Amino acid sequence: MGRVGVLLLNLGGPEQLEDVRPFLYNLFSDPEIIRLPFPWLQKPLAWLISSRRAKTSQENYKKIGGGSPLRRITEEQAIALRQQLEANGHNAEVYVGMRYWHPFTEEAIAQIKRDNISNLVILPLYPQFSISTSGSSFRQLETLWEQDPELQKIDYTVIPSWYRHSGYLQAMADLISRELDQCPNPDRVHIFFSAHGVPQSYVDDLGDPYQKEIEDCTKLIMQTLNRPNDYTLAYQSRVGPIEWLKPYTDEAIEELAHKGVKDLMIVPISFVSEHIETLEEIDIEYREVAEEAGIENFYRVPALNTHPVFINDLADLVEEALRAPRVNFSKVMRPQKTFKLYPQERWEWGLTTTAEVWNGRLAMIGFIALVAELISGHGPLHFVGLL
Ligand SMILES: C=CC1=C(C)c2cc3[nH]c(cc4nc(cc5[nH]c(cc1n2)c(C)c5CCC(=O)O)C(CCC(=O)O)=C4C)c(C)c3C=C
Ligand SMILES: [Fe+2]
Ligand SMILES: [Fe+2]
Repeated sequence: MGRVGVLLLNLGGPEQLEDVRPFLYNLFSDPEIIRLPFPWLQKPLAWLISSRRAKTSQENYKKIGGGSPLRRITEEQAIALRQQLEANGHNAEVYVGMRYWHPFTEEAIAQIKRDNISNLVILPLYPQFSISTSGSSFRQLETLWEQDPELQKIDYTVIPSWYRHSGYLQAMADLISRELDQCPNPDRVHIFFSAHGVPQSYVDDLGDPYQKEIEDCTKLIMQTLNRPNDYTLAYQSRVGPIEWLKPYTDEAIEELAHKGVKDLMIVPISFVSEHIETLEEIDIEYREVAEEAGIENFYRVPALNTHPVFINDLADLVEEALRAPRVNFSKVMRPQKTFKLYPQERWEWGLTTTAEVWNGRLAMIGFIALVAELISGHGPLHFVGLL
């Protein structure tokens, strides 16, 4: 085997407040995050949404110190993984490729080429697969591969999801156990798994396996934990007016409080590092919701970060992937069915009612974008030099 590399994929996060708007623009420019029938609409809409959301989002990042810790933690995980692989007798370089902020996936790929890596393991830092996360990164990599004959020489393999792996489950159970052992009445604590949500239509119309994998994952963690506590699974961080996976975390917390639960322990489940949605959304917003609803003791299990059992497990995953038959991009899941724009509407071609509604909406969006660009002096038309 030639030079081995591991590419860790993650979402990325703004490192300072000025990064928030361009970060959001990158995120909403991704067709796996907002699915539209016309590609030309993606960038103007991304610009509009990111401009509107930037201020609120910046306020949230201010509350956690002015930026996301995601880059620092992911780079620490990469170093720890390289050391663990070395301790196991494997000399491998570990790279970080973020989808929406630095270090971008393209930067990691350029370095992989410079380092003459010949065997590459592609490992998303999302334990469960979603079209909107690992799927989006795989799609981007597939495009890079198609365009670059040099990349096509690399013998690569992809790990689509890995939440069933025993080391991950043990590390999660260990973190929960440690937290429970510090509570005065551990058995009375209600364990509350909070996963990042996705729009319901991703599961119903695109066949995203995310919800099933999350449900499976919580059951496996509870089995590994082997404690008598009651538990709940709910979904956080919804964006926009459409329906997302239910139950929603805030509503589920209130419901439990109304049923008399007094001790609640939140376990973030779809992400392996601390980030805005653990540090701000759970620690600040949901704590407030819980306390107002009557929860007396609110606990939160930390994210895995560089937990040694977890890092050891990542090393196992890499070693197994190198021994196993290769998994290429065409074998990993992609949207199966035609997509719905809104839960009530199915797209049809021709002069249908849906088309007329959309013509109106698109004209309105285009008009608003143009006015906003003329007022602000920034936008896609300035970007391409038309204004
Ligand atoms: C498994 C985790 C995640 C899924 C699934 C996911 C889907 C998803 N997210 C958005 C919109 C936003 N996500 C934002 C930040 C963000 N998302 C995740 C993880 C998942 N997203 C993380 C780890 C982060 C935070 C990174 C950090 O800075 O620490 C944001 C920006 C923050 C904000 O303004 O709230 C948005 C917006 C959609 C629409 C989506 C599925 C379609
Ligand atoms: Fe997100
Ligand atoms: Fe969020």
